[in-house]
Amino acid sequence: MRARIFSKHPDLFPEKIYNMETFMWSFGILFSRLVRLPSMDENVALVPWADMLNHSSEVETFLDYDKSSLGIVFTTDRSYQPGEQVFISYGKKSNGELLLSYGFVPKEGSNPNDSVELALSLNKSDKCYKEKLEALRRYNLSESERFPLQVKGWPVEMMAYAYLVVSPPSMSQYFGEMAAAASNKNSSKTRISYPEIEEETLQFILDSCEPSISKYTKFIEGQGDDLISVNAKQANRRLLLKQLARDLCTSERRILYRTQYILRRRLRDMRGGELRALTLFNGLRKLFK
Ligand SMILES: C[S@@+](CC[C@H](N)C(=O)[O-])C[C@H]1O[C@@H](n2cnc3c(N)ncnc32)[C@H](O)[C@@H]1O
Repeated sequence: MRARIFSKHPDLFPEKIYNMETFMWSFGILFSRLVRLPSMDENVALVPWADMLNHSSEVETFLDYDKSSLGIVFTTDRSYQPGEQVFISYGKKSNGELLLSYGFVPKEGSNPNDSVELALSLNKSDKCYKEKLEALRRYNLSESERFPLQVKGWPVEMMAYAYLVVSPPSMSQYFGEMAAAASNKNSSKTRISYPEIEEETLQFILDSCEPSISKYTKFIEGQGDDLISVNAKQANRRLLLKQLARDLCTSERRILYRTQYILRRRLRDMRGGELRALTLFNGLRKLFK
């Protein structure tokens, strides 16, 4: 654009105004302020008073053009007292998405839509590696996939993928069914379940959280003042960016910790159940000896 238009017409586009810095500023302003109006074919608009509203993940709000009053109407799910801050929802977005689009990270634990991706991979030394990979490829999946975790749980697709990773050769007849469920392309969309490998599957997901947790911890704890800043403005900006990165990592690690907590509890219940059944069985055996 600069070579094709701006530099050819310096009188219309003086470099002092049309430069990279001002472009980035305008881009940021536009994308952090524009709103989508459903009743105007989802067209986007700048709405001067509405762009003063900050985001909260706890409110459900609607902003739209109202044909009868020929104006923009803002509807909230609660009443407000004079002087109280009114919030809008920028959408059900994760903290990472909010940081990328709007430049902030919500307070820790305040965003129920926050999510983090967990990578699961086939084990290269698995006897059935080739068969499993073939099954995955049939559904456009590969030997390593990422799934979104939230504090409230994980997707059924991730459980299906994990079943496939841990399943023994004796379960090869189910590989296709597992891959289909992992890709969410199984027509019935039913939750698949294999009780015989449930425990191993949960343990596999639990172990897969570890490398991500250590990476986050290393990043959060290892952030010293290593960068030399040219001036105070630059130093402040770096500090702000570092703090945002730290906040994001802390919120994503929190979801991984929560996932591990749920998994550990389930495993403990399962193992406790198995132990009770074994004790009962041994007791009965002694009784009938
Ligand atoms: C549409 S504007 C909202 C009004 C803005 N606070 C202002 O004073 O002009 C969007 C920007 O507000 C800030 N913002 C909105 N919600 C926020 C929140 N919950 N926490 C921190 N900053 C927020 C972010 O900088 C975002 O890019």
